[in-house]
Amino acid sequence: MVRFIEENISKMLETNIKSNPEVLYIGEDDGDKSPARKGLQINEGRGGLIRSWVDSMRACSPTRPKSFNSQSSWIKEHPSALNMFEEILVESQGKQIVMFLDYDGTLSPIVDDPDRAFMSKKMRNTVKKLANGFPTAIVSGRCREKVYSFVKLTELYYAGSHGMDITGPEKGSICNKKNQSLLCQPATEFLPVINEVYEKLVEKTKSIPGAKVENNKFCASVHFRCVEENKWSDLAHQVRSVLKNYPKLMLTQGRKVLEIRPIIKWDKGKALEFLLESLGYDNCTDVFPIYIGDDRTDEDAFKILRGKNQGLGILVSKYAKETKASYSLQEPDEVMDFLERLVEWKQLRCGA
Ligand SMILES: O=P(O)(O)OC[C@H]1O[C@H](O[C@H]2O[C@H](CO)[C@@H](O)[C@H](O)[C@H]2O)[C@H](O)[C@@H](O)[C@@H]1O
Repeated sequence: MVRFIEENISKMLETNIKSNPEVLYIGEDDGDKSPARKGLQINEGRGGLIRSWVDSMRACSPTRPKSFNSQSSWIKEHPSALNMFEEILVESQGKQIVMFLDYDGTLSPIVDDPDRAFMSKKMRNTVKKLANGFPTAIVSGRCREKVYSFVKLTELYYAGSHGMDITGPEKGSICNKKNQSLLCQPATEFLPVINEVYEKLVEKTKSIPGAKVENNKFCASVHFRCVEENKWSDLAHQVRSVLKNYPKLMLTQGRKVLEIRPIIKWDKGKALEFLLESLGYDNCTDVFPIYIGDDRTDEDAFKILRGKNQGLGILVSKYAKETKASYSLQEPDEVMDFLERLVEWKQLRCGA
C-alpha cells in the first residue's frame, strides 16, 4: 500500500519564518512587508537588502575559528560525540536508536563540484552495516534520486529536497517491518513553479563565472562556492530579481549555497517527525533518534529533538557555530568512526 500524504497546501502556506530565522527576506528593499516575505532582512533602504544577503553568504561557511576562547567554550558546550560515546550509549539505554544522516558534508566531504560529491566505499559499507542494525534515513537537500545515486543503498529511508520527498526502503528490508512502501511529497503542487524558477535562475546567473544552479526537484540551489567574492552581490541581485515575482517561494541558505523552496511548513525537522511516526515511534518514550548533519537546514531537525527532549543532534563542524545540536564531530571521517562504533556495539550486544 502506498502511503501518500499530500496535505492541503493552502493550510501549509503559512510563513515559517517565525520558527525559522535563517530564512532570507526576498521582497523589495523599500516596501514589501507581507508576512510571508519578512525574514532575516533588516530593512536598511536601497542596497541594504543585498548587503545583508552578502553578509549572510559570507557567514554561511566559516573557514577558521572566531577565536581560541570561543572555540574552546563551544567545544565544552558541544563535546565530541566520539569522546562522549559511552555517555551517549547510557542515554540511549533501553531505547530503539533510529539514525538520521544528512548527506553533503556529513557522509561525503564538501567539494567544489556538487555533481562529484561522492561518498567513499568505506563510508557506504559503514552505512550499510548501520542500516542492518538500526532503522536509518538519509535526509538531504538534494533531490532524492540524486542522493540515492550517490548512496546506492536500498535498505534506507530517503528524504530528499529537504524532506519534501520521502520514500521507504524496499519491501522486505529489515527497516521496513510493516512491509509497506512509503511516499510523502507535501509540495507536489510546486513542481512546475520550481522548474520554471530553475530555468530562469540558470538564464540569469549564466553571466556570473562559477555560479551553478541545481534542480533539486521540490527546491533549487544556487551555488556560489566557485564565484569570486566580488561577484556575490551581482549573484544576489540576479537571484532576487527572479524570486521577487514568486511570493510562494522563500530563500534559505546552506554552505555557499542559496536554496529556493516553497513557503510551506515542511523541513528536515518535519521529515524526521514523519519518519518516526511511519516507523511507529510517534509519542513513544522508548525511541532514541540520532540526527547527524553539518548545515543550517539540519538545525530544523536538531530543534525538534531538543524540543522533544528526545535523542540527540550531532553537528559536523570544525568550527564553532550556533547550533541546537548537543554534540559535534569535526568531519565525515569522524562521522564514519562514530557510526562504526555504533555498529560494533550493536554487533557485540546481539552476539551476547
Ligand atoms: O542536506 P545536504 O545533503 O547537506 O544537502 C545540502 C546541499 O548540499 C550540496 O551542496 C553542498 O555540497 C556541495 C558538494 O560538496 C558543495 O559544492 C556546496 O557548496 C554545498 O553547499 C548540494 O549540491 C545542494 O543541492 C544541497 O542542497
